[in-house]
Amino acid sequence: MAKKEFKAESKRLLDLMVNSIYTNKEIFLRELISNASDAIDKRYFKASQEGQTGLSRSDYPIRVDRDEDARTLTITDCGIGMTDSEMENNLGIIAQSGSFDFKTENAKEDGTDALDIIGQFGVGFYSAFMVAKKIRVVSKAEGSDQAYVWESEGADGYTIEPAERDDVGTTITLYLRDDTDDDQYSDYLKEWKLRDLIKKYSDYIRYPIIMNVTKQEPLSKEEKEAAEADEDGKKPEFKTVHEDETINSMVPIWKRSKSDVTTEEYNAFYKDKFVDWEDPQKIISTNVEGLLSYNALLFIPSRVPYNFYSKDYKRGLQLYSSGVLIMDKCEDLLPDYFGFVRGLVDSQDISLNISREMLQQDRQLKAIASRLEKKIISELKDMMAKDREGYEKFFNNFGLRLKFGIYDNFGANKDKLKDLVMFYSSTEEKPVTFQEYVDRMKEDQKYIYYATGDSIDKIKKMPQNEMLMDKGYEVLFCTEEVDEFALKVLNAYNDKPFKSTAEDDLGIELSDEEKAIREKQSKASEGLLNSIKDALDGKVADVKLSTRLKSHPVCFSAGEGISIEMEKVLAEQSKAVGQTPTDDMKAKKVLEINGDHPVFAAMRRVYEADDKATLKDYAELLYDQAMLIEGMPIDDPVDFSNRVCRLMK
Ligand SMILES: Nc1ncnc2c1ncn2[C@@H]1O[C@H](COP(=O)(O)OP(=O)(O)OP(=O)(O)O)[C@@H](O)[C@H]1O
Repeated sequence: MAKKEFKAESKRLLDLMVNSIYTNKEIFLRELISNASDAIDKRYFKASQEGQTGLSRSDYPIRVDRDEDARTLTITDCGIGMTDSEMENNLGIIAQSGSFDFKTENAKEDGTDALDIIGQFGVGFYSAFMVAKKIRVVSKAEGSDQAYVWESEGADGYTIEPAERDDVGTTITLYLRDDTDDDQYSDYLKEWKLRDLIKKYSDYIRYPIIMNVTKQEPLSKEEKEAAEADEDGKKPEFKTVHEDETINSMVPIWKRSKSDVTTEEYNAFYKDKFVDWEDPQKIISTNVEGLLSYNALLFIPSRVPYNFYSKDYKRGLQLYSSGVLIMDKCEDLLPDYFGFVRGLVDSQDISLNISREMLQQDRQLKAIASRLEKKIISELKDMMAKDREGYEKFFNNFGLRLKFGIYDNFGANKDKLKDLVMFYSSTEEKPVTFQEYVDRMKEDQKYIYYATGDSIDKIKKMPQNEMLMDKGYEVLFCTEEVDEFALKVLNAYNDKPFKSTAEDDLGIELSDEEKAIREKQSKASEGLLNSIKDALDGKVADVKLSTRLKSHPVCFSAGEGISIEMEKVLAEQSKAVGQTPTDDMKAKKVLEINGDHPVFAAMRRVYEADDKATLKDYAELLYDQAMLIEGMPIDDPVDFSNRVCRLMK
């Protein structure tokens, strides 16, 4: 049976091309300028192959001209041009890419590309129909004497006829559509708009993109004398001039050799491109060659973007392919916890989809992202080692994000991040790393101790930490909500488990003498402690004599699992979603009482006098004090006040 070829309904296909592929009409200019750049590339490539040297890229400009009255926009290049049959093939057959063919035909012997052509799908040209009701292409191919004109109003087809044109190259004229309520096509005739679009998408096209622009220039002395004065007798200071200007930067800063670019240039680029008024804290420039080649230029801002910790903040790097902007914020290039990094990646090796708005497969992207992540980590470690002050500043800005990174995804990334986080140390009185803590640990110390609280000052005053600090143990202060959750996910650092100073068992061996005293005290107080527990009627899991309190009468500790600080955070989170915390979201509170405190002696007297009512008052008061020390609301403030009054009488 004879095989038949597929046919396409060309009108419908063109309609699909124009209306369904792109989400953004403005990209038509990017496509036409990229085509012009490809055409010049081909001519430049041929010329250099034929041994014509001494040519410079600046000899091959691309012009963008606008005529507001005629509503036309014209893009002119001095590229390789098209013959009538090339016009037929390339502009008459959808998805036929002369550029792709040229690239394939001229590939190097090893199959790699000899030239960096942008076009590959054979559809970009038609995007111009999104804004134009008619397109006219006049072109003269290199080596041909005859020029041709291709004209089309879209779906109805096209014509090709001989035309006049002196030089080799192509001129594309767009007759813009009429404005509608939704689309102001006239904007594409405005100088500011065209300048914006060229800067945004085509800034790094290698050839000068020239536009005739309007400028205000100061008048010379002679011109001022000759000028007419206005009604108030004032002479003008400026005159309007029209002149050609190269709009694009051409050579991207990241393609220049690092040694040729000054820090000031990088800083200026960062501030301009990523809209910041401060220089970045760190610049990371990397150029990778090999199976997957790319350039990346990354910046760590000096301050936290105003919306960084809100949902509105969009992370991501700009993604360029062959100098053309593909995506403004490519999220996949950065993990969440490095979302503060700004910058861009330029790679020829990523597979684009037909609209050039997305990537076809993310294998290459994933590979780039993983290498960038490693690079960022090593640069941060380097900063920590060589510029501690700088690192502390960085950590103050973005450390919270890193701690979230440890906690997120059930700790999937904790090992990458654990050496980048710091906590304030009780002994050093500044932020320290886990490694530094472990290096300083006492010989018999089994745990890395941490204390939680709202602020450093508050933690310093917390009764729970008294004994540890007194004995010279280093304690890490956790002042952010996420801190303890991150430590719980980490569980241990270098085999040293983390332990909260609020846990009832601190794992510190008491001396024999201390043990004997405690045991004696406990025995003697058993009845009293039980009565206090009964008086509290199930509010605490246990009441015991404390081994950690020195000057304070009372505090809470908790068994393993949910700590009191975590209970607070979970309660807040439940409240935010209108739920009441369940029992498993609460800490098992232990009321610890200082057996050496006069308050305990007072309780003993009441207990021995069998004054149950006063003992209950005292027990409830101690409980409420412990709640207040933790920064938690007391159950019944009126009851509390009445008890204090009874005591004062
Ligand atoms: N200014 C130009 N000068 C010379 N040839 C051109 C020009 N513009 C387009 N062409 C030819 O027309 C072909 C089709 O262009 P089109 O923009 O539709 O696709 P493409 O650039 O090949 O691929 P892509 O869809 O990836 O942009 C090009 O491959 C090229 O051969």
